[in-house]
Amino acid sequence: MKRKTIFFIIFISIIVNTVIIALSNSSNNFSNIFNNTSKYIFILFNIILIICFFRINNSPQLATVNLKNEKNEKRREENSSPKIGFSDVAGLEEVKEELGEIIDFLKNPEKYKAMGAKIPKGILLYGPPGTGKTLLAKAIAGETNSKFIHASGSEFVEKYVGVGAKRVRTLFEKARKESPSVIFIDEIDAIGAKRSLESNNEKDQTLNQLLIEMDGFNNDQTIIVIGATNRIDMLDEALLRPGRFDRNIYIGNPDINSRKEIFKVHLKNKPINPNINIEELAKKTHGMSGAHISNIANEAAILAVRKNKKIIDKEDFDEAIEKVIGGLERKNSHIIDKEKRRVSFHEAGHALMGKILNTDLITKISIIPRSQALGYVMYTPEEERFLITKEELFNKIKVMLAGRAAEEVIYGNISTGAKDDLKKANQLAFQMVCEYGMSNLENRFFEPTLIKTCYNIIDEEINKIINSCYKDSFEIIKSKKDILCKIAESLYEKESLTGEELENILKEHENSNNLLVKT
Ligand SMILES: Nc1ncnc2c1ncn2[C@@H]1O[C@H](COP(=O)(O)OP(=O)(O)OP(=O)(O)O)[C@@H](O)[C@H]1O
Ligand SMILES: [Zn+2]
Repeated sequence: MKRKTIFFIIFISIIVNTVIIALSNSSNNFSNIFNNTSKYIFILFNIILIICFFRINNSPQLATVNLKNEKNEKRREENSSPKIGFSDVAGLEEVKEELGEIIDFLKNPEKYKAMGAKIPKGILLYGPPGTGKTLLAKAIAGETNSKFIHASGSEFVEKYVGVGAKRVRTLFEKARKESPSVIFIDEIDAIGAKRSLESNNEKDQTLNQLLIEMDGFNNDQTIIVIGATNRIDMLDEALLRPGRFDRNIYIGNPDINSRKEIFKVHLKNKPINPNINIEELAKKTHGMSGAHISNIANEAAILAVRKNKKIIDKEDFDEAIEKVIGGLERKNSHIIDKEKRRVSFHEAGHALMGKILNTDLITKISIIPRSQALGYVMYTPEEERFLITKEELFNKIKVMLAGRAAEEVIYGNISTGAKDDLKKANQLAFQMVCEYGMSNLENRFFEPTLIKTCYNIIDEEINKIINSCYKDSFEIIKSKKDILCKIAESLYEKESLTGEELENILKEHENSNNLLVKT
């Protein structure tokens, strides 16, 4: 029964009870005539009342209220000084160093006040999701025994003018009361986005209030505001002015060493097989964020439990990595056989070209659909690279386009399966033209404003790069059609090949060719 209905019945019961009591008290006649009947009605409605009270106590809506309380409880816990320190944040050494002064200020504010030194008020952490921005903010509060006050930008986005601004005021009041404190505003772009010409009263008021609050607090208050965003380019410049968020720190995806450290943090309390090589895990998770790694560690543990094991093995990690890379397997998806064949050729094309041009090391090729992709090739770069040559970038684009080239070589037509490859290849070509000076325009760098005005010549250069790479890719694949077919056949049968299996197919093919030459 709905909560509203229960309340309605209670309401009616109380009214009937009251009327009966009132009537039986006020008129003797009434009490004489209806005495007996009213007694029963009185009892009946009281029973209904009791049942309703009982129902309401067990109603799911009430459980929601309890849940809400639980959430508030959690929030309250979060809003106290967290038990997280810098040792829980793996890697990010330079960032930690950069934050040293802020930590010192929060720990010894008097020292700075005595010198009349201006203290940074706001730090903006920006970069891709899951890289530890929230974790870092918590660690700052933890290291300095400050209150951690967490808010999300979206909480301030409201329909009614003034509500968001009021929430900002309340947030800062709380921080002042509980100082020393760290205010953390996640998704700050939700309130701090560039103001457009079209005025949005509510949004403008909220952002203005945030600016006022940040300008308002001074050295007497030991408060640091940390904002986090994935989109620094969206923020209103007013927010980045001195005295507001004037320290911007980029938090990128971790490099191989940091990934190793992050794995160590997340495997600390997990029983893992001693033969597991963390360095290898780090190698296999190239390009992933800390959140992905924490996810992998957890997923591997869950898989081990599911198999009733006492320790987590390498195979659990491998499975977890694959899961995280491609999203969950679409278990019940049946791609029709014709498509499966085409995907086999497409992925074989990528793998073969990767081998021929010797780009990144291939660890796996698969045609088992995962999230949006119908197949994939997994690579491991042999070492962390910071510099890539022009030739290597060209080769990367050729490998990206080789899936489509293989389809064209085999079927004489192309499909929609290369959408993601095209996107990546075009993005890389764009960078080569506009950022790396690797096109016919030579050593040029294009600022965003210049990109708009020079759009046509840039576009022409991107076109040239993509077209010449595709042509090369197509010719190479065409000349190696027989081995492409061998890889695709094997892939079609087994649905996935390891790097080693691919290597064996290539070697076998080479040997049989040599034999043919000899005979
Ligand atoms: N450097 C790191 N060391 C240890 N764990 C990390 C690190 N980076 C991320 N993690 C793990 O990933 C989880 C998510 O990270 P966090 O929420 O801090 O990311 P974020 O950058 O704030 O992401 P978003 O932008 O999506 O809010 C953390 O709780 C932690 O488990
Ligand atoms: Zn592809």
